[in-house]
Amino acid sequence: MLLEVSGVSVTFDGFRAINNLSFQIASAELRAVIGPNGAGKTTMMDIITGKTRPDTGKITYGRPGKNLLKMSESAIARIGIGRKFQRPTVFENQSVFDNLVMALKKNRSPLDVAFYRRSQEDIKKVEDLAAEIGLTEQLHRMSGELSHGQKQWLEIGMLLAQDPKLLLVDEPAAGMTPEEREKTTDILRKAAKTRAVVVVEHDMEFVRRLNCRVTVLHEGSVLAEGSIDHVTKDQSVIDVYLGR
Ligand SMILES: Nc1ncnc2c1ncn2[C@@H]1O[C@H](COP(=O)(O)OP(=O)(O)OP(=O)(O)O)[C@@H](O)[C@H]1O
Repeated sequence: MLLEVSGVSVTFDGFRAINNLSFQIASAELRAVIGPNGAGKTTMMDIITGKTRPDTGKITYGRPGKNLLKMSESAIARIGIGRKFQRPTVFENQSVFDNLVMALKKNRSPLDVAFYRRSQEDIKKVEDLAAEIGLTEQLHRMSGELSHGQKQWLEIGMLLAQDPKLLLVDEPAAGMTPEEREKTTDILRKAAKTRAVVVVEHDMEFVRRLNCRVTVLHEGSVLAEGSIDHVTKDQSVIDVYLGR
């Protein structure tokens, strides 16, 4: 297992947002996380990335397992956990190419960056990334001119440039056209062949197309887990989420 969350609880002002939460993610796995508003999906990601500290529980990552609860947010990012927030934060007045180059450089020391030359190797990496996110034709366009979906893909590409081992993605389908959604599922499925990708999403059609194991959160714990068919037939999932 790449990530093991066990018995994690978080209380905000007496309210238990995460309640004895346990789940595991394998190293090349695509996982969807669904659940009603307030189920704890965002808080779960905040805990994994070190933004929120749980009151109890354990989170181990990698092999040998590192205790994430002892690490800072930046240290967690450095060991390969990337997070994509809902709103894209690309540099709009830079080209797609330059955004991707900057993302590649992010891990380098200040000295490396100061003496940075566009090596053939980096150009090749940027081209490969652009192909992976379907933006080859857009490489030299200003990022501000891209559609909402294309900006989201660019941001996914910028995260992939850092080569994360675990990528957390928050509601990628929001605001996308049906065609963009379809392409996004392709990008995420492909990305998850070589790393773990955890996708929080409300759109059930999108989740179905991801065609992966689904974890249903409710009141800060796992309510059900399994294939999309398994969880959508689960009466407790229908009661708290699907049937409403
Ligand atoms: N910093 C905080 N202080 C107080 N309460 C919080 C805080 N963060 C989250 N909560 C509460 O914890 C619960 C879980 O919130 P969380 O945002 O993780 O749910 P979610 O599943 O991501 O919901 P949504 O689908 O609406 O994004 C909610 O009831 C929320 O109000």
